[in-house]
Amino acid sequence: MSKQTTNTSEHHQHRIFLSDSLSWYTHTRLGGVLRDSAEAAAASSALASTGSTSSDFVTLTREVEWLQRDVVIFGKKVPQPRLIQYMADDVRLAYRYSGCDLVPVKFHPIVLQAKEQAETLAGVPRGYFNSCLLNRYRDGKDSNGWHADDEPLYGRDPIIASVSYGAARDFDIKRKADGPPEKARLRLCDGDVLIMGGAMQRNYLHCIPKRANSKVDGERINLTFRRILKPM
Ligand SMILES: O=C(O)CCC(=O)C(=O)O
Ligand SMILES: [Fe+2]
Repeated sequence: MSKQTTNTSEHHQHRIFLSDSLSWYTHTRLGGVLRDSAEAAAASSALASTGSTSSDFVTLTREVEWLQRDVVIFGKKVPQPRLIQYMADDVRLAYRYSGCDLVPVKFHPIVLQAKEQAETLAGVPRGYFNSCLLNRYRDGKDSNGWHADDEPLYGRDPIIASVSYGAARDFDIKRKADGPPEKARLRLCDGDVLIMGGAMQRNYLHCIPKRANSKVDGERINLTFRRILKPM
């Protein structure tokens, strides 16, 4: 796919496979930065695209039961700056997150379809991802603070696939404090699939920074597909 264009209608009609997209997409920005560091050579991250449509986005905003949860910051309960939901194959795949347990609901058909595309793009077998954390950023003030998805239940160096719908947002990456300073910024747009693999979670943090509402074109939904190795 050496001549892949960014024309929107084509972009939406084609499934772009990871091996093809490596040569052209924003991936080169991330790959470039991460590969410059010898230590990060094992971090294989890539950006590709599904055929996401705005109707999937609208259906997800309507049909998912979005939750507003509280988190404790400096001993104070505050509403999390985004809405979430959690879906999994099996209710036993609960996920402990910022001190609270998330009990999964069944996969929505659109999430299941995105999961299969993400599995193809990530080069993992069908059924590999058994859980999905959904985030909904209502506007630029909604955000996701610096973190790594490095919980032991995912095992060492997990493959995590993220699928984005709706408004484009920046996705920032930086080296954890114990390494040489290194950072990258990706712009995640509607239909983008970011595959995070290798040592990404072990060596790097990522976040969705807050932005002025005038700089953000409305709502965004992100699905992160993960494989839980052993239920809690
Ligand atoms: O919204 C995103 O793109 C990132 C979500 C994320 O990092 C997470 O759910 O762990
Ligand atoms: Fe994350």
